[in-house]
Amino acid sequence: MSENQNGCSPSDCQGCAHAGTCNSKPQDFHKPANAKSHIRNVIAVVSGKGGVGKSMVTASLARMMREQGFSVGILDADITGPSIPKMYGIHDTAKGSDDGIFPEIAKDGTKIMSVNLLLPNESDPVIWRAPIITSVVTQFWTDVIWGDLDYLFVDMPPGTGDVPLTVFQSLPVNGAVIVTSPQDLVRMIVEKAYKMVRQMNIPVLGIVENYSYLTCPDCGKKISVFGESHIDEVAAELGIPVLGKMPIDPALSEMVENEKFYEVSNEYLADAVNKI
Ligand SMILES: Nc1ncnc2c1ncn2[C@@H]1O[C@H](COP(=O)(O)OP(=O)(O)OP(=O)(O)O)[C@@H](O)[C@H]1O
Repeated sequence: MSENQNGCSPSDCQGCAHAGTCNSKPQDFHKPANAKSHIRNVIAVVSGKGGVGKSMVTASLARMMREQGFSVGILDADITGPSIPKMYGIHDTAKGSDDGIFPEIAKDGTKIMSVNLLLPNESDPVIWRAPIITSVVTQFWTDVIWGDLDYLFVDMPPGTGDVPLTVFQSLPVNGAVIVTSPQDLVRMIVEKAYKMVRQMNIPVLGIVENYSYLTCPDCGKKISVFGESHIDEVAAELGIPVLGKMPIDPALSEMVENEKFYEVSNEYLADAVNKI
């Protein structure tokens, strides 16, 4: 079942003679950005299930855009599992003014907002009901002073729940990137994410496959740790491009562990920057 802005499924209106005049037609739920934010592109990074490396891909795309000279921000919408600030070595608490809340600025100039910047202690768990969580994510758009940005990447929580729905309804999302990993269920999981994005009338920019393979450090052979990839077939069936295939790369996880993601240049996603 899909939910439209008015609670109907989009197909309910199709073919109805009264669709144009009916007062149940979809409403515009978009919220205005903070008056001091000027954001040209909002890109959502989604996955059908957890643990596929969505934050890694979000931050990698942000880094690639930074390297191209664009001004970039990351809105960490993964409220119960925030990981972006730590990747960039950010442990400060966000500051505010009468105009709103300032994002923290990483060493490479990337602007970051995450619930971890608002908690008294970053290891405190977020044990909030869904309406609170979604209103915090909305405030990351309405109350954060992002300034002038070419790209704002939104790191979504996994799945197709409340937060992705809120982001797609409330923010002017230009397109979504789907992240997945090679596994038997990939077709079904990617399709769920794809259908959600499409039902919200957002373009799907492409798919990134993470954990595609591991290169043996001794012989250089590529090992398909999670099974053979089917991502090219799935992408062709859905008519969307594959933006990149990322191996399990200890050098990448080391940069995360060392909180130095601001130095990463993720060449596995080099082509992606031209397609988003
Ligand atoms: N290609 C990769 N090579 C090496 N390590 C990786 C790779 N992708 C992700 N990781 C590591 O795997 C862990 C999980 O990645 P990440 O936090 O990006 O997952 P996620 O999909 O955002 O998680 P969740 O769905 O639970 O929010 C992190 O420690 C990250 O550094």
